[in-house]
Amino acid sequence: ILWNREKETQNAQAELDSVEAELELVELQITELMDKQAELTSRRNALLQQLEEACDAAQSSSSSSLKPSKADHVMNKQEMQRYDRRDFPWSEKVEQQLKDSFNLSKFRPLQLRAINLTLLGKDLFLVMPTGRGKSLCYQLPAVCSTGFTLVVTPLVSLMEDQIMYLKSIDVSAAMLNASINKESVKTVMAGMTDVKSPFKLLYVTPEKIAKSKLFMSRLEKAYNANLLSRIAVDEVHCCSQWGHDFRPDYKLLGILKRQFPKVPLLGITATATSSVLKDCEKILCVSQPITLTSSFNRTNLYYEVKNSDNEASISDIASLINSKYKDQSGIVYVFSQKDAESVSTELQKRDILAYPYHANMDPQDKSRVHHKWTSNKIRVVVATVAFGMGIDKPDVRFVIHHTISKSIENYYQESGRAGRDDHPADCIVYFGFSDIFRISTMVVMENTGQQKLLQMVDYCQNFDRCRRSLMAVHFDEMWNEEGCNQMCDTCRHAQDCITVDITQHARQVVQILELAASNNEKMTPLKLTDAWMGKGPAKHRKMIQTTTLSRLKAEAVIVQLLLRGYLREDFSFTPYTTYIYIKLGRKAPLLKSQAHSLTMKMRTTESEPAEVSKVHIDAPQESYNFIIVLSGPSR
Ligand SMILES: Nc1ncnc2c1ncn2[C@H]1C[C@H](O)[C@@H](COP(=O)(O)OP(=O)(O)OP(=O)(O)O)O1
Repeated sequence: ILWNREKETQNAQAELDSVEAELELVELQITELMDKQAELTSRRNALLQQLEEACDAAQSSSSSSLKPSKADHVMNKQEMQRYDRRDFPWSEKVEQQLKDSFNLSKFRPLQLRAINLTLLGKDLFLVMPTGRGKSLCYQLPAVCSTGFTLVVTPLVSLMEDQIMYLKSIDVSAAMLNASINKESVKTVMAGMTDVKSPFKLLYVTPEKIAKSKLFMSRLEKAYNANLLSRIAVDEVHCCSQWGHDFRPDYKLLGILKRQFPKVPLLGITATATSSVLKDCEKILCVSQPITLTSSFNRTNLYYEVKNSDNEASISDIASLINSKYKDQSGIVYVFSQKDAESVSTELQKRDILAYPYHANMDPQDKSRVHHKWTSNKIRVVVATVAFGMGIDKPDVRFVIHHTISKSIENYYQESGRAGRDDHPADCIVYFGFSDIFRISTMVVMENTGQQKLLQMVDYCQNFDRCRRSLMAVHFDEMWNEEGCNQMCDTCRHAQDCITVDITQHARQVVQILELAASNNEKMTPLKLTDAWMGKGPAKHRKMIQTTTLSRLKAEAVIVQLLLRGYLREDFSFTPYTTYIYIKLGRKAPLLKSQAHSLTMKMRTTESEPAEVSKVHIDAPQESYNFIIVLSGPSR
């Protein structure tokens, strides 16, 4: 009986192994099918767009009528272009105020259209990337209208910045929030119903509308006197629970449109998907607003990724700043406060006037650095992400990331501080192997932190796809190579990329990890790379194949294996720190099959002769006697 049981157990184990191997294969096929699906979806969208444009062209040639459409919230391109005209009754005044009050010479894309539509009395949602000039779309109509525009904005600091800016250009504006004293509140409340309109814009927090009956009654009086000319809801995505920044008081803003139905509403945001906007439409009680969406593609920015090697990268950054960017303004983003101090010191040693900026500096020092930089007294700020809000210097010619950002969305925002004046500017990120794990420990607590970080790593390690197209996915957009116009390193150097077979390399890495696991030992990323490169003490060597790859290449292979699920990160928490180890990923067993092969793209400019040779999987393998050094974590 015992013998039979043992046999049954063996059979079950054998079948389990085979089912698991089959499952792995199915998963691989699913991954491949999903890649195919993404490719086809992208092609389908391109074709749909092409067809839509053909339909638009046909429609406009059959009818040149400019009568407003019945359902103008779903206007086609040609119909929309009517609102870019400059022959509306207010056009002359709008042009004049643009120059005289705002000191601007021309409109940016979509600004004039939004201004004409809101002046026509349409309800409007405006989705535009940060820094593209959304504020002008309600500030300029405000100075061209009688009465005042009510602006609902979530942060008092943003409100104060706006008021300061408007004061500097002699546009009268007021605000109501919890920090305003009683006397000023009284003056503002009285001004709301004054026909002489002592202010053209009134900024309030959503709480004011949700909670102050007195304020609502003044608004009603202003409305009845035709003095409430427009309502602008800044950061409109805060209305929706589906958005990333829901604020309960925004949920009550529907009262505005219910009480003041004749007043046009303008909802503004830099980040909202169509489903979030649909939700906002319901919450704000606006019926079928027109949505204007501007592309997130910043065509004047050149995107580039460079390999990081701490010392060398600082010299590289310094020589760029001293040559290509001589006398120009820029930001160097770093990972930590310590890096901000050390990198700025290193740059100073190389004759660059660079100042650090981080959250732990006292507010006076922060504003001193900010001010010196804005007024061109210093050229470079070496900053953590604390240097962000309220940075609106137009002539930033370079944003260099000394360390990668924690997500593509963050990278887009941070690098987007370059070239706001629409002139060419460079966005360079230095990608370093160890940085992945530094950031990983920082984002480990965030739900999708790891996933987003790996997307950023993938952005850096992708050598055959346009950097813009990799970013576009995150904004529900499609920017193809044409939209890039060779303004990224992969499009510019497409021919410098080759496909290499890394199957054998992958097997070597897996073998090291298996051996480690069998010894109950943990491998940090650094230990794994060292072991693979044969850097451990000789006395510990035993039965491991080392690699002939350069360190940079070896790290690139490990990163690929992480990105594709052959390896994974494993975290261990102590009261003082978080350790990261590398373990086998769910796809690792696939490498057992001799039929399984793996390739990756590499830059030819970085490859060394005869390395990463197209190793044949059956090639005889050199064996080294080797043991992995498996002492404690490296950090
Ligand atoms: N037509 C224009 N020409 C040149 N500069 C412009 C134009 N319109 C706006 N700007 C400038 C003014 C500001 O310095 C800068 C950003 O404008 P702003 O209205 O603050 O952007 P925004 O509201 O889209 O950004 P955020 O999302 O950060 O609030 O652009």
